[in-house]
Amino acid sequence: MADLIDGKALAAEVTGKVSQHAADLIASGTTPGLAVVIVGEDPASQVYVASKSKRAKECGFHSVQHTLAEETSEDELVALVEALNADPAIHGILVQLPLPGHIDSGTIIQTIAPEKDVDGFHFINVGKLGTGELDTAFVPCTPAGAMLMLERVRGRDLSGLNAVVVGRSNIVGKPMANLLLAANATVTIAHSRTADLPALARTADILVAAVGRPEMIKGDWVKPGATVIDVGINRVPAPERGEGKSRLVGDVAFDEAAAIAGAITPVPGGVGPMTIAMLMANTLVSACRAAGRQPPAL
Ligand SMILES: NC(=O)C1=CN([C@@H]2O[C@H](COP(=O)(O)OP(=O)(O)OC[C@H]3O[C@@H](n4cnc5c(N)ncnc54)[C@H](OP(=O)(O)O)[C@@H]3O)[C@@H](O)[C@H]2O)C=CC1
Ligand SMILES: Nc1nc(=O)c2c([nH]1)NC[C@@H]1CN(c3ccc(C(=O)N[C@@H](CCC(=O)O)C(=O)O)cc3)C=[N+]21
Repeated sequence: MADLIDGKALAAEVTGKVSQHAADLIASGTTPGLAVVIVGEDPASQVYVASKSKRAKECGFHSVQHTLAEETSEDELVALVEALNADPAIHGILVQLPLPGHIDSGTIIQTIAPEKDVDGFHFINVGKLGTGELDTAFVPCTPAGAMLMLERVRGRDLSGLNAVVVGRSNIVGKPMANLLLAANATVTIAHSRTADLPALARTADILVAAVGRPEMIKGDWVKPGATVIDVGINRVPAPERGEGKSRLVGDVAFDEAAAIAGAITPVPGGVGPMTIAMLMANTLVSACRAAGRQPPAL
């Protein structure tokens, strides 16, 4: 049976360190500030945004949330982001995705000042990650959190290990592949056009699932002893819990995979909580940079 990589516990460790460093920074006159912007009323997004704001307050941050109506125009959202860019009390700006269809998310992301882009989605930060300028970049929170989990099992240097990342989104798959490469893994990125995914997955010492398809990755796709990182968050019906109830599952068929893997992340309680912890860490780093202080190693 695989070891469980406890994202909730590791996230608590990270936010504990963030809170300590934040207290030092606050004592020296800079309070880290995070602004979270959400447009529209998607209930799942509301839940995530609320937990981001809550965690920021627990870390001692100045935390502001802007909840805008679904009908908000792209120009109005651009104007809000520009105001946050200019606000010295704000060190991190997160605009919750997806945005309503009439707003171009690319335009909004590129409007965020790169030095406040704690999601790491701006071209400048994507480019810095790609070229290894990690001292001044922001790394996207989900892959950064997944790497910390992996580090607990495999250490920092992944030399000689094969990593397969299933999914090539800009938010998860591609930055994850870049981080694995930076850690010396031999990386393959798989997607919906990949031939014989089960066979490819079986070559992976490190298997990362970021697909968005509930329990797609089966136990017999997993190499014995592999480390499995399940990024997927899928809400599926759970009639056994009562009428209209649902539960969260990952992109990996957990029970099957856990019987074969060496270590595995659960859903919930895996990568999800780490994402929020890394958002706090990125905001702290941003505030340290703004204050001309060396950001702590977390
Ligand atoms: N834990 C967390 O904090 C976070 C979790 N998530 C979760 O992670 C998952 C992925 O998110 P995200 O990257 O944004 O999703 P996207 O929908 O943007 O990307 C999904 C990727 O999976 C690939 N894919 C789809 N179907 C298949 C298939 N049958 N076989 C192989 N590859 C396939 C797609 O391939 P192609 O490019 O060819 O279409 C695409 O590259 C979701 O469950 C999401 O909820 C996301 C962000 C944060
Ligand atoms: N600009 C932007 N940045 C993001 O980082 C971003 C985003 N938009 N849009 C949506 C996705 C998704 N995401 C999650 C964060 C935490 C959990 C999380 O904490 N999940 C808990 C469960 C929460 C629950 O019960 O619903 C867990 O896995 O244990 C999940 C998903 C961040 N995202």
